Amino acid sequence: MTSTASYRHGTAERTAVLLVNLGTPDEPTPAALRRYLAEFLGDPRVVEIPRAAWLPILHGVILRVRPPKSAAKYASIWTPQGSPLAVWTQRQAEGLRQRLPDTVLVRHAMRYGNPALPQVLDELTAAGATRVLVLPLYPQYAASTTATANDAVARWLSAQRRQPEIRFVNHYPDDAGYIGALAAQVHAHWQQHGRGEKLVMSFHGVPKRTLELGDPYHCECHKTARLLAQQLGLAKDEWLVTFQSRFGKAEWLKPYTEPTLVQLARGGLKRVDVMCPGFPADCLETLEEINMEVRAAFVQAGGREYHYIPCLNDAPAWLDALADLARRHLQGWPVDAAPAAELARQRERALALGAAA
Ligand SMILES: C=CC1=C(C)c2cc3[nH]c(cc4nc(cc5[nH]c(cc1n2)c(C)c5CCC(=O)O)C(CCC(=O)O)=C4C)c(C)c3C=C
Ligand SMILES: [Fe+2]
Ligand SMILES: [Fe+2]
Repeated sequence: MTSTASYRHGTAERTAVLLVNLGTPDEPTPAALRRYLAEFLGDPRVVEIPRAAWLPILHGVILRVRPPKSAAKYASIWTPQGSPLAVWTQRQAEGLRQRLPDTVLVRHAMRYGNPALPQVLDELTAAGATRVLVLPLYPQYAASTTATANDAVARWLSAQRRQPEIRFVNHYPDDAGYIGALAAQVHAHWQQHGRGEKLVMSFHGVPKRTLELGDPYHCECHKTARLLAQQLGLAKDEWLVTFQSRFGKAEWLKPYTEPTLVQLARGGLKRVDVMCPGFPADCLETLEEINMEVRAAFVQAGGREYHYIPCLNDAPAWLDALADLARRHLQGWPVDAAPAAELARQRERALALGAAA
């Protein structure tokens, strides 16, 4: 159980930031999709149906039918570097690393698939991390995303002899840097392509029942949207919130994205801007569902111009916001010594260069 990686003596302190995202299949193939979906949809935080009823459906039906269909969708958005979600998450970790003192270790991990969360935590402690800030790439808290990531960290902790100190960032739907980065993304798009009649902010859905059970996700999506609309100076009839990516037969948060856009097109709306503020990185659900499927439905219903505004990805304003958020949560942990150490290293480098010249 307990890995040898945690066998370590000494009293030196080292701080780490761990970005956590959902995860994605390793390849756009049915076999890789089966592995990924088995882990994802087998998580009781994601599908809250009693195990005895759900597992036969998952293994008997879903994991037979869905993998080839999902694999084809993934194939349509796959890049030479891999799955967009994996590529962007890695770049976000690099951007964060550049912005924090170099005494702070920065890594990313996935809740499902690779790089697997327990392995990355093993590697971090092996590298000397004694304090870990867990920063999920989910600005809005949901039990099906944030809580299950935290659970996975807690499970890993339960197997450690010497546990690092841990802090969890719970949510940041109203973070000024995040909202500002979203606004900058919209302005950049408007500058290049002009402006639509409406801005649709589409968030990933969750079952409606989770709202009744006390999940703050719905509220937090609306909060983000309201603050963004405010910052953009939009009037009430110039923006709306929708929920996408419904899974299964139960009722999910409404209004649903695709039927809403179809209705708007039928009602005479010609040009719409669509963005996904709850996804810090473009992924299957934005690039395929929103930018391909929903676009096609809008155009088929008579809409003329459908503009998809990309996610934050590696936008500098977003990476700055992420670094600010991390710094605020790191307060009181010993990273303060770092700038001095950094300066000393720079001086050494400069001297070495001078000596070489
Ligand atoms: C805010 C983020 C997300 C929430 C909340 C969320 C809930 C949720 N998702 C499913 C089922 C699926 N989601 C899938 C993909 C997917 N979901 C998110 C984010 C949230 N999900 C992302 C970023 C992605 C894309 C991953 C990628 O590789 O690009 C999929 C897999 C794809 C498919 O086969 O359609 C499923 C399935 C449920 C059931 C749920 C809440 C209960
Ligand atoms: Fe999802
Ligand atoms: Fe989807």
